[in-house]
Amino acid sequence: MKFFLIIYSLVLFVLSIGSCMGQELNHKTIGKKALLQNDTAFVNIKAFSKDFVYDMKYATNDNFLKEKVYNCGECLLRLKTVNAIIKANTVFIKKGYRIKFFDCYRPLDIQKKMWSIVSNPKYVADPAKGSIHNRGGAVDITLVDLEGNEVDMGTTFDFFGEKASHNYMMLSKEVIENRKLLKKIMEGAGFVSFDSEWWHYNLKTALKDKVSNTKWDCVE
Ligand SMILES: C[C@@H](N)C(=O)N[C@H](C)C(=O)O
Ligand SMILES: [Zn+2]
Repeated sequence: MKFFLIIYSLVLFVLSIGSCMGQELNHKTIGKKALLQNDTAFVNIKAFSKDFVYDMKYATNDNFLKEKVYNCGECLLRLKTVNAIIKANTVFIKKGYRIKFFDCYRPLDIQKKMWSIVSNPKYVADPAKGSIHNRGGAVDITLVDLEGNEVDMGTTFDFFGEKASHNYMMLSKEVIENRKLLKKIMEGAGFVSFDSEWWHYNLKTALKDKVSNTKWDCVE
């Protein structure tokens, strides 16, 4: 009897792995099951943590494209990116903040659309090379306090100008400290900052991952 139970469990385990395979970015199947796969699987971060805040700008008209280019505001990332950002958020929570997402994984077609509007690699990655967003390894984020108020980072998200740069210092002490805090904790969790945009962070190990153009399913 014990022998049959072990065989039955093994069969169930193998089937559950199979059901995750080949269904990248399917909202109904990705989630904790993806833990069975390697850490480059695309997953929906909501299946792993409830401690983030979302303002997915490209799922609204409130962005530099002046167009809603995502069907819904899901935040998909590779599992290793999710693990790293959860690590960073845990540190922020202890300090009285939480991460708010503006963008996560971005299909290559959307990158091309962005590049056709802003063809400047300081602000939009060239789709010929592919952005780390297209690889599921980049996040556009800010910090909010425990009441959900955004901390002052000196510019709005996607402000394409010198003032958004980490090197720009003609800002209040508070703004400089806020940017520094974001950078320090993100770097400690395995991300690298991007000089011209205070909100953009790349997972260090993401450059070797493949660019994707897959769109995700939206839940009604
Ligand atoms: C468009 C902006 N939010 C952004 O993510 N820019 C970087 C450089 C990118 O496109 O990878
Ligand atoms: Zn970005």
